Amino acid sequence: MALAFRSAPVHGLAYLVSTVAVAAIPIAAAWLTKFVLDRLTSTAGLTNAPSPTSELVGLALALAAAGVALGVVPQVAQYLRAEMDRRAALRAHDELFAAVEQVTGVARFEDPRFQDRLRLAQQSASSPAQTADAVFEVVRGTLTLGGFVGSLAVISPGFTAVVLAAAVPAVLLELRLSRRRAAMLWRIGPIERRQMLYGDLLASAEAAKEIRLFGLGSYLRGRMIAERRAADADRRRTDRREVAVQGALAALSAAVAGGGLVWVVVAAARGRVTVGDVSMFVAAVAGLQGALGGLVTSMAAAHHQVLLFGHYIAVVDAGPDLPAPDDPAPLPALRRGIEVRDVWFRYSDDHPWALRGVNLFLPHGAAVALVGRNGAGKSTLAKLLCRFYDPTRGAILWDGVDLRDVPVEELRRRIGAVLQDFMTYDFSAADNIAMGDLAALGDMERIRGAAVRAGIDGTLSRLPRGYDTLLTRLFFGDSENDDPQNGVMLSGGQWQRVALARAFLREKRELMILDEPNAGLDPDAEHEVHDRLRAIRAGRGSLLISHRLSAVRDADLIVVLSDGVITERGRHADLLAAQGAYARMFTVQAAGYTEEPGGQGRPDAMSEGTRR
Ligand SMILES: Nc1ncnc2c1ncn2[C@@H]1O[C@H](COP(=O)(O)OP(=O)(O)OP(=O)(O)O)[C@@H](O)[C@H]1O
Repeated sequence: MALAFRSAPVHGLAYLVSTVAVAAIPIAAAWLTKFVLDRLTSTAGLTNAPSPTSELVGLALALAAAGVALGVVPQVAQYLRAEMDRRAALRAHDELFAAVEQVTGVARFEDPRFQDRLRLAQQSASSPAQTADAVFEVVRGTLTLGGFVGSLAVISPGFTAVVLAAAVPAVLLELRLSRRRAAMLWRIGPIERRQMLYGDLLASAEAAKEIRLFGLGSYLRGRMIAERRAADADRRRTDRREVAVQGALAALSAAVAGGGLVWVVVAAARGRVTVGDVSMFVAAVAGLQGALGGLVTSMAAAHHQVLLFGHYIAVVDAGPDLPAPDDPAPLPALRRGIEVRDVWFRYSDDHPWALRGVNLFLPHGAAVALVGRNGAGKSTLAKLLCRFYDPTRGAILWDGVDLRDVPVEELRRRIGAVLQDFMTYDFSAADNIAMGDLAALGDMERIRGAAVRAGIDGTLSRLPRGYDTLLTRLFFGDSENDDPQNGVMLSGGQWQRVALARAFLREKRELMILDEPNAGLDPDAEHEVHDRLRAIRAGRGSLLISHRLSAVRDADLIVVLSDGVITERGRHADLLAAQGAYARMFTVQAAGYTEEPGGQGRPDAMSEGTRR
C-alpha cells in the first residue's frame, strides 16, 4: 500500500476516490429507482393524476446520470489502477534489485530457499498495486456493503441479520483458503524451478549439442513434464478444495436470497410493503450479496497478496549476507602481502571441509602459483581472497588488516581477476571487455589496448561491426536487429581471451587472481599470454591457478593443495628435487609431450587427477 502510494500519490488518491464512487453509485441508483417507482405507483390509478412532476423528471435524470457514471467511472478507475501499478512495479523492482545488490557474498545465491523467495518476490514486485488494489477492493466492498445493509435494514432488519450471519463462515473459509494457496505456491517453488531448468536446457543453444549427441531430449522432456504434473497435482488439489468451498457458499447465499424474495413478495401482496420497497429489496439483496461475495474474495486476495508480498519484504529487508564492519578500517596499500592464516572453510554446515587449516603468505611482488587435483580447494581459496565467502575459521589479512574489517566494495576495487567460470555477456564485444572496469565503457583506446594484450584485437576488429558486434545470437531476428551480420558466436578460446582482456583492464590492481586463465588457449596463444600475464603479475600480489605446470614453473612460489591442505611448497626446482606430488604431476605432463605414442613407463595421469 505504502509503496503504491509513494510511487504514485496522485493516481493513488484519484483511484481511492473513484473506488468510493464506484461503491456509492449502485446504492444511489437503487434508492433513486425506489423513489421513482413509489412516486409512479402513488399517482397511478388516480383519474385526476397530475402530469409527471418536475420532481419525477429530476429523479429520472439523476437515475440516468447515475447510469452514465456507472459506465464511465470504472473505466477511469481501471486506468488509474493500471498507472499506479506501473509506477509501483517500477519502484518495487528497483528496490528489490537494489536489495539484491546489497547481498555482497555468493552463498545466498546458492541457497535454493533464497532463489524461491526471490522468484516469488519478483512475482509480487511485478504487480505491487495488486496488494493495494485488493485492499481498495475491501474498502469499496465495505462501503457498498454498508450502503446496502442500511437500505435493507430499513425494510427488514431481521433478514439483514440473516444475510450477514451467513457471510461470517464465508469470510473465515476464504481466508483459510488463501493461506493454503500461499502455502501451496511456496511448496511448489522448487518443483517449478526444476521444471524451468529442464525447459531452459531443452531450449538452450549451449545444451543443444550434448542433448542431441547423447539423445537426452525425451529424457529431459519427460522429467520436465513429470515436474509439471507434480506441480499441477498440487494446484489441482487446491483448486478443487476452493471449488467445493466456494460452491457451497454460493448455494447458501442463493438459498438465503430466495427465502428473502418469497418473504417480500408475500409481504407486498398483503400490502405491508410498497412496490418500490420490493424493487429496493431485490436490488439491496443482490447488491449486498454481491458486495459480500466481492468483499470476501477481495479480503482473500488481499490476504494472499500480503502473504506473497512477505517474500518481497523478506528479500528487501534481508540486509547484507556478509557482516559489514561497524567501524570499517581503510584498506592499506599492499606493501608486505596477503596472509591466509589457518583458514578452514566449508560451503555450509552440511558440506565437507573444502579447506582445512591453510596457512599461506602471498608476498607483494611475488608470483605465487597454486596447483593440485580437481576439487582440492584451489578456486575456493581464490573466492575467499575476493571475499565471496568468509572463512569458517581463521582469517585472511591484507597487509595485516582482516578482510572482514574493510568495506567489501573497496577490497574488490583493488583486485583484478580472471575467474574459472567467467561470464559471457550477451553484449557487444567492446562492452564485454568493458565489464572488467566500467570506467572503460565507451573508451575504445583502453578497450582495444586490453584486447591487444589478450591477443584478441585482430579477431574482434574483423567482426562484421568490429567491436560493436554483439557476441550473441539472442537478439537476432528482432525487427530492428534483423541483420544476419549482427550477432556472432565466439569460440571457447576466444571467449577466454575476452575474459583475459577484462583482467588486462584491471592490470594496475594490487592483487591479481588468475584462475585457469589459459584454459582453452592454443599453444601459441598460451605462450604469448603467459609472458603478458607474467608482466602484469610483477609488482603486485598475485595468485595463479593452473593445471598446466609449464605455466607455473617460473613462479616464485608454487603451492600444492591436496584435499584442502597444503602438502608442498617451494620453487619448481626444489619441488622436483623433493620427488613429491608436484614432481609426479610434472613428470606426467612432460612425458605426455616427449614420449612416443604407446611409450611404456608413463605414470598414470588420471589417477593423479591432474587432467581436466
Ligand atoms: N559453490 C559450492 N558449493 C558447495 N561446494 C562447492 C562449491 N564450489 C566448490 N565446492 C566443493 O568444494 C571443493 C573444492 O572445490 P574447488 O572448486 O575449490 O576445487 P578446485 O581445486 O578449484 O578444483 P578444479 O581443479 O576442478 O577447478 C570440492 O569438493 C567442490 O565440490
